[in-house]
Amino acid sequence: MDRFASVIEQTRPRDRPASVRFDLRATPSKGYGFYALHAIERGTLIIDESPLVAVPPGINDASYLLGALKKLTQEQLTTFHNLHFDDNEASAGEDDKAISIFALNNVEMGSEQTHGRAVFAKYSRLNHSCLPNIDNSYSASTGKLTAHAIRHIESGEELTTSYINLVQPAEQRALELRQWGFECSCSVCGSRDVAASNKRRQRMCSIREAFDIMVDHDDETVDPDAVPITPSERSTWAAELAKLCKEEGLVGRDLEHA
Ligand SMILES: C[S@@+](CC[C@H](N)C(=O)[O-])C[C@H]1O[C@@H](n2cnc3c(N)ncnc32)[C@H](O)[C@@H]1O
Repeated sequence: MDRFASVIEQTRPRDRPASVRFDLRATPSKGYGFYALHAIERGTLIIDESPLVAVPPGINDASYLLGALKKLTQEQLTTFHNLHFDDNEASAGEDDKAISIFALNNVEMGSEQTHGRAVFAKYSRLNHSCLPNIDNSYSASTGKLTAHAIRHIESGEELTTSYINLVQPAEQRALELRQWGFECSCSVCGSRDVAASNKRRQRMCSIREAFDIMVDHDDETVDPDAVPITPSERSTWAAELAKLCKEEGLVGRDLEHA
């Protein structure tokens, strides 16, 4: 079985939450990606899976990962080795390739990496977008990562998530994504309207930063650098932020950063 056919085999419908269908295809510029086979309503559960391999918080030692891989079944190991890897590592030894696969495909489990990082058979196939249609949530009690549609997804649309904080201007997003080893070719970064989007995100950042140094007029614990703000000023700025988020189409977790 070639690499592509074997990947398709691993993502057969029986492994997915009932009734949501998507398939893995080559994208024009991002390697493989998942595409919806029908329209998906906002809020729909799309992926529900346990990690293939997980590394607990604070462990940076490659030997932990290599030891964990030894405990996988042959089928799981094949799934892991079929994930995206850096072409420069193609001729590297087995261990270096495994480390590169983990580095390029790992996902934070819980915010602030409370539960470490893991690689997933399906979720790790999602490409990044600066206007994603999927967000995830990790449950420590079930040990599973779930991914839901955060807006309506059209049939044929690519399923995408975000790897970074999106409330940042394009240059800062590009800088962060470069650490993941790629130049973003998502619909926002590749669009003719990138300048308008950038202006909105810059303004969102400025408002967020301003909120960070502001305190209520009647706050007793006054920080000398803090700028006093009245409740009416606060709500004017919050309304502007909400309007900018709506114009940008940013929903879900990104609102936390706004
Ligand atoms: C976690 S993998 C995602 C799935 C991968 N495309 C595959 O073929 O399995 C991350 C890699 O996908 C590519 N990628 C993801 N999002 C991208 C984007 N917005 N623009 C360009 N490349 C992207 C980059 O090569 C990145 O290192």
